[in-house]
Amino acid sequence: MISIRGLRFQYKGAKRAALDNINLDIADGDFVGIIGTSGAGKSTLTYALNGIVPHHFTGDFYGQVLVDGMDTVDSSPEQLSAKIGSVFQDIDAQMVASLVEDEMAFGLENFGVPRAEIGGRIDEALAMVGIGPLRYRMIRSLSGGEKQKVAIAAIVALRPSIVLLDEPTGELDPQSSRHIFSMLRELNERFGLTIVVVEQKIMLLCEFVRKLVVMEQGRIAHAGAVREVLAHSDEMEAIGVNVPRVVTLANRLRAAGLYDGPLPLNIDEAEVMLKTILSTDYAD
Ligand SMILES: Nc1ncnc2c1ncn2[C@@H]1O[C@H](COP(=O)(O)OP(=O)(O)OP(=O)(O)O)[C@@H](O)[C@H]1O
Repeated sequence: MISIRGLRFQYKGAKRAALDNINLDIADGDFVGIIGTSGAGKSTLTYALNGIVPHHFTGDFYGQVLVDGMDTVDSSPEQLSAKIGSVFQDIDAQMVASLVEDEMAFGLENFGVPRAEIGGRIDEALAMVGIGPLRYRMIRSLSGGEKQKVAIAAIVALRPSIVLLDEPTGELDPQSSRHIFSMLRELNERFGLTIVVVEQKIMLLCEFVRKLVVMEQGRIAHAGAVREVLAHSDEMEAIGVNVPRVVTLANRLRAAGLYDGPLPLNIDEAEVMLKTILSTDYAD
């Protein structure tokens, strides 16, 4: 469980706060996507969750962030990493070993996991992420999507309850991006991990996450279930966040009084919506 109350953070020397009056709860087992334009504060919010803010970046910090009951100000990022595992944007910089197995063992050793347990923990995490066959591969021989999965498996091996990812598909093509999100859904639904992901690709978020947080200039502009948030598509477009065209179409049809059913998030659902609307022409 994550609970953020009245959070404000201003980097030292910055003219304005990177985070301003943030209030947010994330329940255990939730799958949350964070979206917003460049500079909106998405990465800073992830730093506030894993303790990098305020421990590694100096600045003015107000408010409270609790991660599974641990106050991020009173706990070190190392202590917090037992609860919340972070996969950063630059995974190449995060990886230290040449071999997949060694990369995973490195994190576990650092975490103080007894040697006898390490092999089993690596097996478990590779299976959860669905990349068992990559265990003995050289990391430099992997595709971008495979590397991303290894980075995620290395974090999952530490058995956090929350996995936090900052743009995990930034470098990936559409198909590999979907693979990453399918895998995150599996971790969420099958293994109960709470997933919090910063992502620019709105279609992926609409398809996979349950809740959306939209950020604008350090604040939360909207937060809630995906369809609830997308009902505000005009406001999202106004702050520079593109929404799927099917959503804009549905919201306009709603505003015109032509439709009051559920918001479609993809072409199939849009087809159902249009059939519902058009069928009224033929009703007696
Ligand atoms: N180390 C820093 N020192 C001073 N200001 C910073 C620092 N890092 C970020 N900022 C500022 O804080 C604000 C929020 O930045 P942040 O990186 O969190 O946004 P973002 O939404 O993740 O952007 P992007 O999508 O471009 O990564 C921006 O105005 C940025 O210039």
